[in-house]
Amino acid sequence: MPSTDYGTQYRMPTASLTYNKTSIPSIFSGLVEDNGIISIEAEHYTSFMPASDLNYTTLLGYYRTLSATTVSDPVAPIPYYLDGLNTTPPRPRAYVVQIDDFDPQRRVYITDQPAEARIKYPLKDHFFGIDLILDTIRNAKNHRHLEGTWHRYEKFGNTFTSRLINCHTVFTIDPENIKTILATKFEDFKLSTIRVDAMVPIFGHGIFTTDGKARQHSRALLRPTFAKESISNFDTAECHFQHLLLCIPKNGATVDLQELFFRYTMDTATEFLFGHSVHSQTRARESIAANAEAPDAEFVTHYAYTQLEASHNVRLGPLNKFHYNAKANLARDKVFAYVDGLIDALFEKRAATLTLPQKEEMVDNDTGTKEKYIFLDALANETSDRQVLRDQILNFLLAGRDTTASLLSNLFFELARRPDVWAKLREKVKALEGRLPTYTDLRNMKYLKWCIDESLRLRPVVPANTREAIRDTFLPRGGGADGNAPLFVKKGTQVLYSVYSMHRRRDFFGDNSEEFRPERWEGLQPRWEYLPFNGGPRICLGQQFALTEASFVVVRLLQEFAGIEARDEEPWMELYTLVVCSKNGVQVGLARAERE
Ligand code: HEM
Repeated sequence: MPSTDYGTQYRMPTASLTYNKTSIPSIFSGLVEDNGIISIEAEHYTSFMPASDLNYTTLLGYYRTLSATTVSDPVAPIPYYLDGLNTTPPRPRAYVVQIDDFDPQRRVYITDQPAEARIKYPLKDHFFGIDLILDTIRNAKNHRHLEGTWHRYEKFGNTFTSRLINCHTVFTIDPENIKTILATKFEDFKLSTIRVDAMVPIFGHGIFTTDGKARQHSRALLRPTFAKESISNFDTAECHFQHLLLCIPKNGATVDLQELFFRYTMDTATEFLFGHSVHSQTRARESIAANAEAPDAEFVTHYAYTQLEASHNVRLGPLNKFHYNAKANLARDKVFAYVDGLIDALFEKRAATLTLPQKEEMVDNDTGTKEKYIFLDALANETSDRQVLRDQILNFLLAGRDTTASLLSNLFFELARRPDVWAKLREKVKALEGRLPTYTDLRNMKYLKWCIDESLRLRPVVPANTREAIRDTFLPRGGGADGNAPLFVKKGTQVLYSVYSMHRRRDFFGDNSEEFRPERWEGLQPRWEYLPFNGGPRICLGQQFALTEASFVVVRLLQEFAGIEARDEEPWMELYTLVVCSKNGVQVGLARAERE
């Protein structure tokens, strides 16, 4: 078959189309002109999709280039719905599609391949999908939600559909589909209503709960935070790392590194956000929960509880409406009060001094002297709206704290079981000759980067995500007889994508995709099939920040400890809240290094 022939089911290019009720053309195409423009005129431009489980018949038109990447600005499909027999005939239409990298050898098609999913999850309860929900709950209870999801994809393919309570849902681990919702057709999707309803009461209207202009505004406010200067100073990181070291037994006794990492990132994040750390590490070490600074300790406890509640609410989905938790509301109010107190203090200080934010002198390891960055100060230069400040602070804490801690935990779970990888990493770190790493050092450590990439592949910290269609639209794959035709996505449909499962696809990562093998990254340059930080306009803003912070901690631990040993025989099991880490923590023994 010549390379330009895309298979028999898409043959039959014809110049124009006529529509009549008895012979609905199955495939038609327009003339492709030399300049790469395809014009399609159709008296009725529509194509036909048989009655589906959406319970109505849809007439719609859409384009399809079989290379799928060549259309620059897809013409949005304009659906018509048949309402019983009373149908308003569609108006005549003309399409013009500009092909970017036009190749006269390549045929472009307009197709009406049935846009139903190739595979539907075989629900017993077709109305609410209760059996799928029960299966999900069972897996979650056994801490095997992610594994269960992966096995479902193995069984039903990379894209399938189902119902979840009242929502028509598409499940996908096809990178083309994920790219479509996150980038190519970003405007056709929003955050899922379920997530927003679950999170707004706790996190307000910040970057994780808004779309459109509000989100763009948040992003613009937050972006300056990630300038290289603010992420390349490790004074704060080292100061808190010293506290972490104090929590590790000198005699090699067992310690849960996961717990230490969560405290560490709480301390660094609060210092970064407020210019004032909550010192959770010191508190834990000295058991000083009830002292004069108790509000800090309280904040940590209440904050943890609100996070847990948010994840619980997301899991409940549409049932969240019927859920009420007074304790969570109280915790939320305490968290608000704590952050509001810091905001008030900042404004009082500003009013008293009538100066711009106070800066402390710090030394950048790479570039020399500069000012200490305090997020709240910087943000207060942009807005004095207290509600906005609080919402942004809470969203930022959510983004930055548990994510990096979970990455470190998941990585150390593996390192503790792989003395060969630990030894190799230590060899690389020896080049520093015992001095603290700089930003440039960290960026140049290729093997360390592979280890982090591999950890994020095998156990992505944000393992799944959802978007909701805000208009009738299409995904490029999952429909038709072979699952390669476009898939119609009705307005209101939830699209769930499992990064965890996609990262295990053997066609992308090999037969050993379930193993931790940093060496696989030699020469590997995945695109949308590797997505720990999301992609498109909502790509993680803190990616470099997180990778730098995590690298710093790994290098410092490698410098301080010659050996690491797992003290827990159990395999990794998930603890899945808003992020995912290890249910049993990371129980290890660490052997001190001789000064090198
Ligand atoms: C290993 C660490 C991290 C991982 C795996 C991670 C992953 C992600 C993912 C998957 C998203 C997309 C969420 C969605 O669209 O639903 C996201 C968004 C975001 N992340 Fe991260 N993140 C990490 C660390 C951080 C850190 C440390 C910060 C800040 C200090 C941060 C700030 C953000 C922000 C602000 C967004 C929202 C972007 C937007 O919606 O426009 N992240 N992150």
